[in-house]
Amino acid sequence: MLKNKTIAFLGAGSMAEAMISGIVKSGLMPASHVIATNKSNVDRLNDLKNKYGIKGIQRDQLNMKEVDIIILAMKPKDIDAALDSLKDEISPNHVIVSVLAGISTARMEEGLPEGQQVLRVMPNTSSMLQESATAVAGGRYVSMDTVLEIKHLLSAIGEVYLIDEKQMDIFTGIAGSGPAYFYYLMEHIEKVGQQEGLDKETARNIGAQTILGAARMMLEQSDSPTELRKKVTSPNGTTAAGLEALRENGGGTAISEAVKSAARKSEEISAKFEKQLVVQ
Ligand SMILES: NC(=O)C1=CN([C@@H]2O[C@H](COP(=O)(O)OP(=O)(O)OC[C@H]3O[C@@H](n4cnc5c(N)ncnc54)[C@H](O)[C@@H]3O)[C@@H](O)[C@H]2O)C=CC1
Ligand SMILES: O=C(O)[C@@H]1CCC=N1
Repeated sequence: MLKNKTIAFLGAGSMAEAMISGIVKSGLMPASHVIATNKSNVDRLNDLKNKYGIKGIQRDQLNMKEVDIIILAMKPKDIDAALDSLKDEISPNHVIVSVLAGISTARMEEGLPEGQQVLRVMPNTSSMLQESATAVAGGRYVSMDTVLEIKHLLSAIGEVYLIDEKQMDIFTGIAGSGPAYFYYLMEHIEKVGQQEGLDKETARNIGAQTILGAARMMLEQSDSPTELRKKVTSPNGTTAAGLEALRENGGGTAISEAVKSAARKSEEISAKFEKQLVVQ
């Protein structure tokens, strides 16, 4: 019964805003049950209040008794300060959901009261339009009812995948960071389109529509990407020439390396924070 619950975001940056937008659009819970907090930027909170009709308050004014679900949405470097401030304020009923890249549920559980229900999720900024691909992994103490409740909440921002936490790094490399790869691709398409005589808006729109069409073909048909690619490629035609240039210029390798590098970075963040734990 999410309608009766209140969620508070600790952190009011890009990811929090994208999730707030999706949740409010979905109508899954009243906007007045969504609270955004940050440490001091009141203008940012007012902006979110005006845009989405939610509440916006500074972190130190948040009354945990009015909150059911706490979404951690600060940068990984700020996790310890956030957990320190939380641990004396929360009760066993609070559910803690983190969107932080590379911070494990074990790492969070260490900083919170014993037995606290913790989940680690990985959304992306397409949450803004309810088109995120979001991963969910539960911590040691989380109940199946809570996992399902959070999965339901996240369905407000797009498709949700329950995964093993070990898969979170590669999920982050593909889906958390992924929108940026497509925007980078679009930056190039827009630029070359303009260089070759299109106006910027037309180049932008045809590039985006082409990505959208290809994405829908992948989601709504059973053909593999290889089969779909072959259907576009006439022997000796324009696509064959384009693909040949992609191969010659390392297009496939570049895509694989982008995903692997992002996943590795997620692993590195985890390792860095686990190490701090051992040292303490
Ligand atoms: N931006 C993205 O596409 C995605 C980001 N993430 C994760 O989301 C988290 C936030 O990322 P962004 O929104 O891009 O960062 P951001 O820098 O835009 O926002 C971070 C916010 O946290 C606030 N903050 C820091 N400590 C706080 C505390 N103790 N209590 C309340 N607020 C606090 C800051 O004032 C700021 O408003 C990161 O950990 C990142 O790994 C996950 C998936 C995608
Ligand atoms: O760049 C980052 O670290 C965050 C996590 C996934 C997307 N943005």
